[in-house]
Amino acid sequence: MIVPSAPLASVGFLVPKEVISLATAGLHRAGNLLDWLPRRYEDRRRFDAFPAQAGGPAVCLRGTVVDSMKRAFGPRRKFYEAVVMDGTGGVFGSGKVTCRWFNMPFIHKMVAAGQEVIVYGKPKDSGGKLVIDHPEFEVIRLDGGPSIHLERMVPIYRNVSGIAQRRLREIVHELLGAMDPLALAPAFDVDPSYPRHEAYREVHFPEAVEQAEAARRRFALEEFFALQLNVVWRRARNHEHTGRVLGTKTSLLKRFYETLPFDLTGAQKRSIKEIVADMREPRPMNRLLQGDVGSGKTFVAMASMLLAIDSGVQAALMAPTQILAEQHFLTFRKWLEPLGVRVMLKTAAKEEGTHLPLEGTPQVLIGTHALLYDKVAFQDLGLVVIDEQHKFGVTQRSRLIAQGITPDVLVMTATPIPRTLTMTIYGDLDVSILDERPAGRGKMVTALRTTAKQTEITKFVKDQLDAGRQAYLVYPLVEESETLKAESATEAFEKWQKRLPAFKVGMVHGKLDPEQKEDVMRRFRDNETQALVATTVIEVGVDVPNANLMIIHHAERFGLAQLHQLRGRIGRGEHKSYCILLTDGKSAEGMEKLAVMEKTSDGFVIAEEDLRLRGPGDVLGTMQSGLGDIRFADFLADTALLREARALADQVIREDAMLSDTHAALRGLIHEKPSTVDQRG
Ligand SMILES: Nc1ncnc2c1ncn2[C@@H]1O[C@H](COP(=O)(O)OP(=O)(O)OP(=O)(O)O)[C@@H](O)[C@H]1O
Repeated sequence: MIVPSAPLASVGFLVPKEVISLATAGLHRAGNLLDWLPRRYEDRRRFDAFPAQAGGPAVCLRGTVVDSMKRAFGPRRKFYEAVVMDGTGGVFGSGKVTCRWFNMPFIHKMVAAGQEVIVYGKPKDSGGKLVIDHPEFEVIRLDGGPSIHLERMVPIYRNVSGIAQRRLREIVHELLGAMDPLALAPAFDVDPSYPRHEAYREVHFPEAVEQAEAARRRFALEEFFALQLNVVWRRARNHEHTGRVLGTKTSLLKRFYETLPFDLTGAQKRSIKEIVADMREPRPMNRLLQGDVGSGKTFVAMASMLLAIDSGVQAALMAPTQILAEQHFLTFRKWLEPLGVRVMLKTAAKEEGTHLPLEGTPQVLIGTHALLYDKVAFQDLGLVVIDEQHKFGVTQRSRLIAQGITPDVLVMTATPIPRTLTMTIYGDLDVSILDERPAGRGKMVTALRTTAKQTEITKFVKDQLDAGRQAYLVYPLVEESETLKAESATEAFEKWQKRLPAFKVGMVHGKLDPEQKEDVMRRFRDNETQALVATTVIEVGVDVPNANLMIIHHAERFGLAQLHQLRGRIGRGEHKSYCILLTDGKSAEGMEKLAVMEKTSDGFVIAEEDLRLRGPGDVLGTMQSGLGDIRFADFLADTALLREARALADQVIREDAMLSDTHAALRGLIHEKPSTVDQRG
């Protein structure tokens, strides 16, 4: 009996050449091969009718090779051709299709007249003939007895160079039969009613599509369980720390409310309530404040900080970039200094190896995440607000804890991420959601333009500026080169200066140093400049409510999440706003993405579309390496499974918090080092 850890080299029915081919495809052990899912299934109980015309989806045909020959287009392009006839005599459709293989000199050894075959591919038209180029192709061998290759659902795997599909299928089939069912049983079974060895058999050789899907779901549940166990484990560890009781005094908060020119939204009030309740608990708060762009997170953060300060401790705000730290600093100073709160900005003079001295003891200290490395700055840190934007910095939280500091932690994120991902990445946090837009915001229109003329665009910008508004003119980064990036913005800047002679145009990009950036932003905020040529440095956190127009050039080059963040810079004031997405319309993929932007402004919808368009592998990026491999689960569709996994994980940790007793076998699933994930497109 074979166990999953057995090297394939030790598997008797494999010849050495096959072992090498499998190893080249990354398959080294029996378990690897079992986990290697079919790419698709072919239902060989019923084949498609031979198509009557080209176009349409891929078809799966069964027929006989009636003729085959080497041919050529001119002297160079050699190809091999096989005519396949419908076994039923051409009752349906054309009854005949020609398969072609280009530049595959060895193919004639594999395909010959008289063979009965199965071909799979998209039929197209070539000079009036129906052809399938490079079809998937399998020769039927009728060797008597029930076959795993015919009259059933058949798995089709990704190609392994050196091993034919048919042989691959035989290998997996034989392996399944030789596996030790006991060795396949997991330490903790997420679904004892469905033995794992059966699930393996059914995922490879299902009797029906539904069976394959049921098996996939079982494995997906296992994957989610492993993820959620980590999440619940971290949460339990957080709860072991003792923090302090804060937030019992509320006089500063009351005065803050009185100075605000607007009422907080219901969602803001609710979040603050949840935060207060957490802060009053002796264990450290670990809360996520999730809100779409412009939902008013900053004010919730300020309220929380005031509660901390009123209890006599310090509060810190960590931003992902210097420019954001500066922006926060200005906002916090504006609102908190009138209340007598000392707000300070810790500038990153790290490169020079010095830290700028801070005068006096700050009550609110604002800086980049580098603040973490600086114990001196804090005398009595009670609350940390982490502004993560795109960065999912699980590491930041654990680093604080590792330093022996266990303040209350509030993580703010504006990144719309699908709920399933929130449950995974932030699953160890309690969540407050700002799902309400502040009142008094103007309407927002997003328009996709593929053929806009510059004169029209310029006129539109002029009209808005004439009406007293301001505009962002956004250009994409050229990722490879900071210098190029600056140049393309510079070029655009010069052009816009000429186009808008009556107005002042500013420019901001990543090459400017922090003071220059701040100066440019300040002038735009104060309406000293009316148009701002910008790269994505403005994508997060910038708040200029009078700016109501954004023109995004080469919009197809931005990721969806990024576009959403960019657009979030407008629509923050009372005026109607316009986001114009300019693109040449050449990329279908790009157009699909931009159409999403045109259709919705809901960050969650956009996040899910992003996941759908880019695929979880891309969106999740490095999370996969940090939190385990996701192969079976679908982050978009399997929400219910994820919840089930969470409930199971909760139960396990409830029964055995340290995984040292009844569930000790699960200890191996815990990753001690959480990863940082970056979702930038
Ligand atoms: N309750 C409210 N009523 C009216 N305006 C509000 C309210 N809360 C916040 N604002 C205003 O809305 C704008 C956005 O608020 P804030 O900067 O806190 O949002 P945010 O969620 O941090 O946004 P982003 O992630 O886009 O930076 C600011 O101009 C702020 O003054």
